[in-house]
Amino acid sequence: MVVGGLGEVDQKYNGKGIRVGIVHARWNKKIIDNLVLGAKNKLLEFGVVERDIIIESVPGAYELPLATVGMFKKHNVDVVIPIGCLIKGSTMHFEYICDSVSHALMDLQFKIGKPVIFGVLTCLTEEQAEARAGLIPGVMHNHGEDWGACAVEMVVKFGG
Ligand SMILES: O=c1[nH]c(NC[C@H](O)[C@H](O)[C@H](O)CO)c([N+](=O)[O-])c(=O)[nH]1
Repeated sequence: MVVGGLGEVDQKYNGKGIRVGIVHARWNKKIIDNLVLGAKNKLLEFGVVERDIIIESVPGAYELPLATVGMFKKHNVDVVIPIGCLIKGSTMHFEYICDSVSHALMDLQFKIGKPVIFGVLTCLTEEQAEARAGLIPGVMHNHGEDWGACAVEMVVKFGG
């Protein structure tokens, strides 16, 4: 039994032959790096081979939707995991980026017909983000692992 995040992955799906794109923002590097590592390690655990995991970075979460399109076009992947970390500041900037990026990533799936995993943390504090990146021992877990498992399951079950 492989336990994912809130939901449980009821089995370890076979990721052999699946090509996965990970595109990550560069804001909040410590958190992002651990999320990416968690996703990558879970993909490898599920049998995705290293050469089929393509990783690119962009300046920030706002760039993730367009970069996701680029990953599908340029790297011929079966699924993309956009990874970002938005932390609430003193202005409305956070809300606007969270709202626009989440809607854009959701809509992309229907336009492209392939899975786009929602790997963007939208946190009110840095501590919330650290906990969800598995950086606080004993508090929550690395959500990147959930996203890796989700990516394989979605391609196995619904991939073209
Ligand atoms: O990835 C992030 N980008 C952020 N801003 C940059 C934005 O994503 C774009 O890169 C920038 O606006 C240029 O388009 C963030 N904040 O502003 O707080 C943030 O917390 N996380």
